Amino acid sequence: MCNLVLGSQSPRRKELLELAGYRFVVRSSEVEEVIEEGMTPEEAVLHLSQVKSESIELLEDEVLLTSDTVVSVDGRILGKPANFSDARSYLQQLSGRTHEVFTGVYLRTNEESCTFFVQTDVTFYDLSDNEIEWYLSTGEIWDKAGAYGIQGKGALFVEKIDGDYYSVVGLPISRVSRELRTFNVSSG
Ligand SMILES: Cc1cn([C@H]2C[C@H](O)[C@@H](COP(=O)(O)OP(=O)(O)OP(=O)(O)O)O2)c(=O)[nH]c1=O
Repeated sequence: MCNLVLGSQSPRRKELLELAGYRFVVRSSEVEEVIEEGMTPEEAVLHLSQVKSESIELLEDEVLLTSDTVVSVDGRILGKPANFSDARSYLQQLSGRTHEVFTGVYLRTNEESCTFFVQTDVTFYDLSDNEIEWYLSTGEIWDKAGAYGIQGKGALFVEKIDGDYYSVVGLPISRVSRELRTFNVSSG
């Protein structure tokens, strides 16, 4: 049996692991999340998950889980908005369209690693300017890829979703649990 370490500051990732019954400790470090020019969203989430992983030290019997989520529309990658103007632009780009949410996961011990990503397609209704301005005032836009939270008032924009809801929230928990078994980690 290995001890699980969550390398994340995201309250959602912690909650999802707890809901699934895992016992774990949180150990995270600040890394600068840089997406290089020309990277696909898949490459970006795998790369950032690995960068986060490599910034954290592990003991012999530990398994580290790190993850990254981005939104992609028309091949453009939307990360977290830096300001209201970014957030407004992101929501305008998502309005009335289908976008993809990619979550990458990196699992490793000091000896071995495993990485994968999960794609979920989310379709938004048309958003009016008033709706967008209202959403900007809710405070939900910060710290979320694409400037919305499907688990909050952002749910009101979603016409349909194809894929894993939990992956959109930040962690594809069912796939994660299957991969964790290969590292001898199971939920309680
Ligand atoms: C699209 C979407 C994203 N998100 C969140 C999930 C991620 O936490 C966040 C994207 O930022 P990330 O960089 O993936 O994660 P983080 O900075 O929150 O945490 P850490 O790097 O320490 O693990 O956006 C939602 O909560 N709801 C949503 O609907």
